[in-house]
Amino acid sequence: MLSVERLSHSFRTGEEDTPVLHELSFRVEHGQMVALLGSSGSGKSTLLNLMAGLMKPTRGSILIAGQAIEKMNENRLAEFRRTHIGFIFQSYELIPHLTVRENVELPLVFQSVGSKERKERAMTLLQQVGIGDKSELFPSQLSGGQQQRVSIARSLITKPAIVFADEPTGNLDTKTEKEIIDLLIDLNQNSGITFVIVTHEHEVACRTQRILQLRDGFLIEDSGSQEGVAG
Ligand SMILES: Nc1ncnc2c1ncn2[C@@H]1O[C@H](COP(=O)(O)OP(=O)(O)OP(=O)(O)O)[C@@H](O)[C@H]1O
Repeated sequence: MLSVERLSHSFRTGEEDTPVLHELSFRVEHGQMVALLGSSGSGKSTLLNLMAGLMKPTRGSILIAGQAIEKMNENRLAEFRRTHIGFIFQSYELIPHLTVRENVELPLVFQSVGSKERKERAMTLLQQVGIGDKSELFPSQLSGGQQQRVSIARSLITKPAIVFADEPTGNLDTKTEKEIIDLLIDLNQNSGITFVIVTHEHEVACRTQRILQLRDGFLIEDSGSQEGVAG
């Protein structure tokens, strides 16, 4: 499903190259739910941006559904992202002047799916994430947890191969955090959605099947690996 192979990345600052990720290798299988855990500055966002095809790595390869994304040109990559990758953001990133249902439908508009099918698929997902009765409200009329449910429904509407969640509970209180993680676990276990969840919170990471831990750009622990992590 996702294969990261000897991935390294450096940022150019002035005359110098600053390495931030060092030869990372791991695989995420279809249907897994993985936490990418690390403290601030460990390289989580950089790794997520690379896996999502938002940046090109300095070295190494990222395969999603068998396709090396670092080799794709911009147009192909944009199309691949739209059809194969779902995103959930810490700050939800909903469009304020669209209703909840229209927000969820939006990725399908870009795929030229007809309005009847868009509506049906959005309503099915909104019911699945527990806010079917909120479909005609605007995001500002919802709580943070409810807005994150909208964003989760939107991430799933294109039936992506993998969903990346960037600190999905970072803006939520503890009770709502638990409810959102419960929902992601439910979607993983009952709908087979593959999730990679970036978090700096141990409590969130501990609820997933597998933890990949980053420190200073090195993968220092892989709780799902039989062989452990070298170095
Ligand atoms: N565009 C950039 N140019 C130069 N250095 C960068 C750039 N982006 C990130 N870095 C550096 O790369 C390292 C990893 O940053 P990154 O944002 O990936 O960490 P993180 O684990 O996501 O942190 P946080 O949890 O605070 O978001 C840091 O030392 C950071 O200063």
